[in-house]
Amino acid sequence: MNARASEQSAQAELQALRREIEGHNHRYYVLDAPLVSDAEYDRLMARLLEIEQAHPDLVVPESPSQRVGGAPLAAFASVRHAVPMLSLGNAFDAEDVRAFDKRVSDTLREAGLLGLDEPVRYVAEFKFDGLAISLRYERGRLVQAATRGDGRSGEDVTANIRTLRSVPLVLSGDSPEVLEVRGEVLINRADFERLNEAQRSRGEKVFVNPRNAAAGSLRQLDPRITATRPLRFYAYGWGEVRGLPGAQAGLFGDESARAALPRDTHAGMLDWFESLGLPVNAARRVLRGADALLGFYTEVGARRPQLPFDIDGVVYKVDALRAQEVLGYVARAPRFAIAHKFPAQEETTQLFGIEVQVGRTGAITPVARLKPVFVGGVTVTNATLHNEDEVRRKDVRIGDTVVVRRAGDVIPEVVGPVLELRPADAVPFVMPTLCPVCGSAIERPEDEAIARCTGGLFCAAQRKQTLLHAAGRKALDIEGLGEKLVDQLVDSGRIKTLADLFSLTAEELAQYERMGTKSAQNLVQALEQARRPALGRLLYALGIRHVGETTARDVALHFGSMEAIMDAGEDGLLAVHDVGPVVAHSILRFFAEPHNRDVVHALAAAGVQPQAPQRRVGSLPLSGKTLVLTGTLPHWTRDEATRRILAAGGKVSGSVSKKTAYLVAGEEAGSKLAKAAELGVAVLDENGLRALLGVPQGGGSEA
Ligand SMILES: NC(=O)c1ccc[n+]([C@@H]2O[C@H](COP(=O)([O-])OP(=O)(O)OC[C@H]3O[C@@H](n4cnc5c(N)ncnc54)[C@H](O)[C@@H]3O)[C@@H](O)[C@H]2O)c1
Ligand SMILES: [Zn+2]
Repeated sequence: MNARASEQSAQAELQALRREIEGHNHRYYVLDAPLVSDAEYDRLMARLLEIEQAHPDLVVPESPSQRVGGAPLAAFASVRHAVPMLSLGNAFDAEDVRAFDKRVSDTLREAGLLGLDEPVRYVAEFKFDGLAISLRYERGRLVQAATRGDGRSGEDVTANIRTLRSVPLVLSGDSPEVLEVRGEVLINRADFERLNEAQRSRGEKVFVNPRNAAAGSLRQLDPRITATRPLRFYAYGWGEVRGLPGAQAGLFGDESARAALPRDTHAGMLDWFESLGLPVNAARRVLRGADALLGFYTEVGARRPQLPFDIDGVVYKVDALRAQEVLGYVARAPRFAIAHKFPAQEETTQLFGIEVQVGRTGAITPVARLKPVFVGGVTVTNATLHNEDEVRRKDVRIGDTVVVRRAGDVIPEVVGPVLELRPADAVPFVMPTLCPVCGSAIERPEDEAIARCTGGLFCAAQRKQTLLHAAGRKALDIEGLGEKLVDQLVDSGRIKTLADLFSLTAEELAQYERMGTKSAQNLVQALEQARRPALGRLLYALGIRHVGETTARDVALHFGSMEAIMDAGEDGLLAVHDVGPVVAHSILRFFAEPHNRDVVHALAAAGVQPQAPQRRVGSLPLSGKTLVLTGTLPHWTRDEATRRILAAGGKVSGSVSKKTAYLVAGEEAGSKLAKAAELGVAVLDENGLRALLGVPQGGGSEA
């Protein structure tokens, strides 16, 4: 392609992209009703920037790359910002962050503000996923609140902001004549769920995510509605500041905006805000150099799923205000700050179908079949919808475009449909009346959320799940007995109960699909080992409802033999530590069924001999794992943490390497965090360590 043709096709693509992005901007900023995920939007924007970088002459001031947000809604009075409200540049990986740090260092060295080997000092903060707001205080009183709008003018939402309890109407202490505080309005995830629940029950619009709910709640024409919404506010910056009380006032004349400020660092300004009674999030930290920033990113990333609100990244800001001034601005963002984004937790995709799965106890679970989508670091193809009510509540229909969320290690979830994209022929889910596996009736007791197949062990699906449960690690731990083999063994009629497993021979097993002689032999060996299970494990393996592994162990410890458990009456069972009426009745009901007693007898006949419990069985939670400690933990001393790790079978080492299982990081953690980030070593805080050790969480609140 010649230069002219290439320019023309770039122009065409640019125009299409700009139109598309503008459409999304309008839906997101003005209507609070986005059609695509943020990740999808970011991809469009990245493509736009790529083309504009290759063809700088095609960049126009109207391009979304040069502008902030969307036009303010005409229904609100318009407010012109004394100092524009900008956006932030983005970093998506460590390389972007290092490049940012290099740009900053180079500029500051050139300006003589940074020594040769001196690292730049930054403040790292959360990047709150809410909406930006500017609060104008005059002589300490809140006089105006405005949204960001297009950055120059925003919407007057003063009456709405006044309903937020976290926004002080009057500042404490000596406040300047004018102080414009900038920060984020957001909504906690739990509050968001409750809000949506209430909206749904009233048949009103539900929000796709907390950011949206926060924006929609704040930008209400009737402030009484805003007052009912649990909005929160955190300050992280400022606009105009004028007329300081006391001696500083006028000290610097009008020489620069910075000189009028009471502090000369960003961190100092935030501390000052706090002293005025403004909410500033405690997670901010002063750090030096790119490594420390990356360590912060990893650490916050690990905490992200546990935070009460959504953050979509962290923000790094040059701390010294003099340095900020020297670095200055580009069209839509400062050069002295950057947002380091986390991988997207939400994506949109197509819902192909809703199938039902039959569980071990017959529970029927609707499962969403999705067009494969990469979210939260994995490709998701299906997601549980839990039960019939959940499908109704979320109002997802086959054919819908849905929002899929995966936060941390939590299983992927279908958040809800994008209603605007619902096709006319979308099909609502109908719970089948017959089990798709065995044809038995599906019943749902009046007062229960779960529908069940009534087929019991007649139902192949339930039989398979029972076997897989029994083979599991916490039960008989029969390695090599996987889903595929269980399917064949049950479908061929060879295995009807758990006891039948123990008559399998290697020659016979080798006949099954995908079973070599070697794996057949291994499986028979695993079965051989499973003939001497701890009593608690065997009890757990039977799959009695409400009897988890801990309960099974307690019951085994109490009675000492299977016969004693089978013959125990209600009072006997209730005497067991931690066993209540629900568990007791479930055990009684199980052994009242002759076919269940038959299985236990058949197991004995097949040579399965449970071992009476001695005290404390099972391996230690950290055996074979090496941990590294760094920084100061909130409650435990280094010695205390070390002692507990050793007691749990773990090792403690002084340096992070590929062999490190976890880095436990506290306050003021340093270079080890960066090292962990580089090597992909998981980072925990004290509560994370406590969770591993099975110790209750320490006091003190997050964020
Ligand atoms: N899904 C969609 O259709 C759609 C449309 C438009 C925008 N978006 C989303 O919005 C982003 C772009 O929006 P943007 O221009 O507001 O940029 P941005 O949200 O990436 O960054 C700037 C904003 O970050 C916020 N912020 C949070 N914590 C902060 C802190 N500690 N310090 C400073 N600022 C902080 C402020 O509100 C600021 O305005 C996109 O990357 C995308 O995620 C989505
Ligand atoms: Zn069935």
